[in-house]
Amino acid sequence: MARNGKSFDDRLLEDDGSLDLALMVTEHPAVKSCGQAMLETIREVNDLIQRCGPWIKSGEFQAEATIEANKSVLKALNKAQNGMQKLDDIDLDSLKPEWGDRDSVRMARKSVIGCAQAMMSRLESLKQHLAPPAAKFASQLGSQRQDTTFYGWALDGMEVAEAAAADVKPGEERSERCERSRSRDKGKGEQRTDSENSEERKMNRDTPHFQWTKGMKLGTGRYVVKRKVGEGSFGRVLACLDESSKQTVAVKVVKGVHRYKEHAHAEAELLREILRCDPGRQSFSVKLLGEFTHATAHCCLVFELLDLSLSDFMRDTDDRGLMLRDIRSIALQMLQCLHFLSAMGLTHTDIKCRNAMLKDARGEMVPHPRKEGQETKKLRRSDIRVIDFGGAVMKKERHSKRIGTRQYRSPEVVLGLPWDEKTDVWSLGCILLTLYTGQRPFPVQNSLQHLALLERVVGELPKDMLRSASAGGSLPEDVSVDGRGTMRLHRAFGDEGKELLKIARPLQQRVLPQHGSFLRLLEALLAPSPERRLSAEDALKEHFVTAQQTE
Ligand SMILES: Nc1ncnc2c1ncn2[C@@H]1O[C@H](COP(=O)(O)OP(=O)(O)OP(=O)(O)O)[C@@H](O)[C@H]1O
Repeated sequence: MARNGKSFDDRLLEDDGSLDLALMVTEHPAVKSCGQAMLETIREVNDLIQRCGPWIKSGEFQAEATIEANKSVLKALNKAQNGMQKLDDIDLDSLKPEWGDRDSVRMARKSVIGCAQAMMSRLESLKQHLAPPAAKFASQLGSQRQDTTFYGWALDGMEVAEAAAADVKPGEERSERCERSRSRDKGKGEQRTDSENSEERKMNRDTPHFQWTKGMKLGTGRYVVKRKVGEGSFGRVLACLDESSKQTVAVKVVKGVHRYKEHAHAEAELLREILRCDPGRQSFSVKLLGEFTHATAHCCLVFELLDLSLSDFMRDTDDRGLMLRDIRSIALQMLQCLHFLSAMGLTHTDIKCRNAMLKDARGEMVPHPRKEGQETKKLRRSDIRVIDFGGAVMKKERHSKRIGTRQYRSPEVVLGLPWDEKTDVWSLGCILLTLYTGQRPFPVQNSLQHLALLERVVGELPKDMLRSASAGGSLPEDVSVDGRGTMRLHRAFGDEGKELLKIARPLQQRVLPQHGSFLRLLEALLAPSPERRLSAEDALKEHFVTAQQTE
């Protein structure tokens, strides 16, 4: 029995041979890799039990060691949870013959799951004992040594190790779609899962898109393909003539990946729910017209046809930025959308220029009001629709996994802290600043660069956020926070990243003095602390949104 009354089992975990057996009877890649990972984790967990057992029994904890051990526990839990999820995702109906027969795969999977469960129950027990003192020590250390600012470390005081591979390719935008499948979300861990299923994710990403030809018929022949209008990681979007309504619609043909189909069903379900709550079309969300399965078993979603995404529109106008009156109209619609979603308890989680589409992108070229000698397109109409609800999350389903597309992620998400609908508000701030300057404010390739750039552009990150992330073990890899609440970087950015920081200007210097009300809106949307960030509802009352702007 531990001093705090909660029992602690200090027996070491034993490898009863079931993992070895699992590794022998199947060649299934997910079972193999999880089995191997479990073997390694058993050693780590035993080491933790031996190290922490005496502290727990005596009730005597040493600050730094307890904080570190707590982080290791969270990391191991994360690893075990990822493994469980990977095993959970195995589709026993589509196995390659070389992986072994269905029964062997099923048996092997069962063995690995059994080990993972035993391990997780020990880790949970360790967590129960270590987390409270770790949190207490973290806050004590924090309050003893206050007041050191973060500025400076990013460029000067780095403990430089050669830059490791960036999280994404330069300039690439990527959204990590989290599980929406309700049953699977149950019992998910409290930690970020950045490395979750990376092999599988890569495999899914590499799965080819649906092959189409002009004139081919989809579904039972109702939809005739005219052209491709876009594609993302999950599907390809085709403009099709609907023979029944004689309208041209957009059909998103989802890749033939089991998990993506589930996301698509969840997206459709959610859009129907939004439509039910939104007879007056105040949500500015794309209208779902139908859902069907094509003969090739591809899942298809039918939407109203839209024109161009804001990112495509920007690209077509050479990234010069939009007229302020168009930005105002887009801000108003997007805020109304976010307010609507928030009232439904929904967070979109992937608000970005690619996911906001103009219904009609026609307009006329006019002299650019902010860039001498250049032109920009003044929109005839600036009606917007928000698309891609595949990653949207209801309040009760919020999870701690990474959400959204890197460049639009809020500070709380980058730090792995709990988030809510204000994370969408942050992303909208990024969109509006992009529309104004023509440049994305955070063109970062990894979380290190992101944290550094955040402080450059919007100011210091609140120390309490940094400390919570540190105590909870959710800081991005290679970042630490010392007792004074100062962030430390343990990996270099590379030349590109350093250049990015050097040229980054604070928000206030990016907006012209005559556009003060726009700056105030941006400052309110891009407040680093979600508590200080305005809600969409309150942002709708901001002067920039309510006033009639001219430029
Ligand atoms: N209703 C629509 N009308 C016209 N084009 C559309 C429509 N919906 C989507 N598109 C185009 O297809 C692209 C991909 O669509 P969508 O974002 O829904 O796919 P995805 O695979 O979920 O993308 P992501 O990788 O961003 O999650 C959009 O960026 C847009 O250019």
